[in-house]
Amino acid sequence: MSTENPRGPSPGHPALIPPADALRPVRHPDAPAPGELLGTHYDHCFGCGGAQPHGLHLQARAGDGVSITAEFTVQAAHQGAPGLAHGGVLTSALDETLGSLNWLLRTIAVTGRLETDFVRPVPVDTQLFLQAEVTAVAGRKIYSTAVGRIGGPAGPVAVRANALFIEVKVDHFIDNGRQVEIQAAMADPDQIRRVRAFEVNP
Ligand SMILES: CCCCCCCC(=O)SCCNC(=O)CCNC(=O)[C@H](O)C(C)(C)COP(=O)(O)OP(=O)(O)OC[C@H]1O[C@@H](n2cnc3c(N)ncnc32)[C@H](O)[C@@H]1OP(=O)(O)O
Repeated sequence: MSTENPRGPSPGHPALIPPADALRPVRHPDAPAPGELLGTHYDHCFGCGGAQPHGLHLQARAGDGVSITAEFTVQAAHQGAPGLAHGGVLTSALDETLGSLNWLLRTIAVTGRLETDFVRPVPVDTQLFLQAEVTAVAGRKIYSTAVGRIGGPAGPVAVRANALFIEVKVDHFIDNGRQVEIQAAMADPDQIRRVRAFEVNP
C-alpha cells in the first residue's frame, strides 16, 4: 500500500464545490486563541461529551485562521471489523471536528453533506490526529475539509472528508429536538455552554 492515497483528494459531489462568488471564511474576533482547547459543547454529544461512555471523547483545539486540530483514540467499542474502527465512527470523528469549526465563525450550523474517503484501516487503540479548515462561505453555506492521520500529526492519511454545513437559527434545535433534552440544555446557567449546546443537533 502506498503512503498517500494515489487518487489524491476526492473532488467530491458538485454540491461540495464552492461557487465562484464564495467568500473566504472570517475568524470571529472572539474566537478562542490558537492552541486553546474548545472543550465539550454538550455533555451528551457522541463526539465530545463526557456523559457518553462509548462516545469519541474527541478533544478539539483552535488553530490559526478558521482551522481546528483534534485527537481521538479508537476504543474497542468503536469496532466494525475485528480490531478495526467502524467507518461510521471515523466519519463521526470527522463530522465532530468539522462541526467545531463553526465555533470559530460563531455561526450555528448543521451538517448538510459529508463525504468521507477511507484511505487506510484504523486499528483499535490508534490515536487519530485530525485537522480541519473552512475553505469558503457562500450565504448560509459553509464549505470545509478535514483529514485524519495516524502515527502522529504528520503521519500517513487514514481518512479525509469534504463537507457542507448549513447555517440555521437556534429554532432548528428547539423545534426538532426532543423536549426533555431541549429544556435541560436551555436551563444550563452557563450562557456559553447553553449557546454551544445548540451548535448541533442534540
Ligand atoms: C462542536 C460541534 C460538533 C458538531 C458535529 C456534528 C454536526 C452534526 O452532525 S449536525 C446533525 C446532522 N445534520 C442534520 O441533522 C441536518 C438535517 N437537515 C436539515 O435540517 C435541513 O436539511 C437543513 C437545515 C440542512 C437545510 O434545510 P433549510 O434550512 O430548509 O435550507 P435549504 O433551503 O434546503 O438549503 C439551503 C442551501 O443549502 C443547500 N443544501 C441543503 N442541504 C444540502 C445537502 N444535503 N447537500 C447539498 N446542498 C444542500 C441547498 O441546496 C440550498 O442552497 P442554495 O441556497 O444555493 O439554494
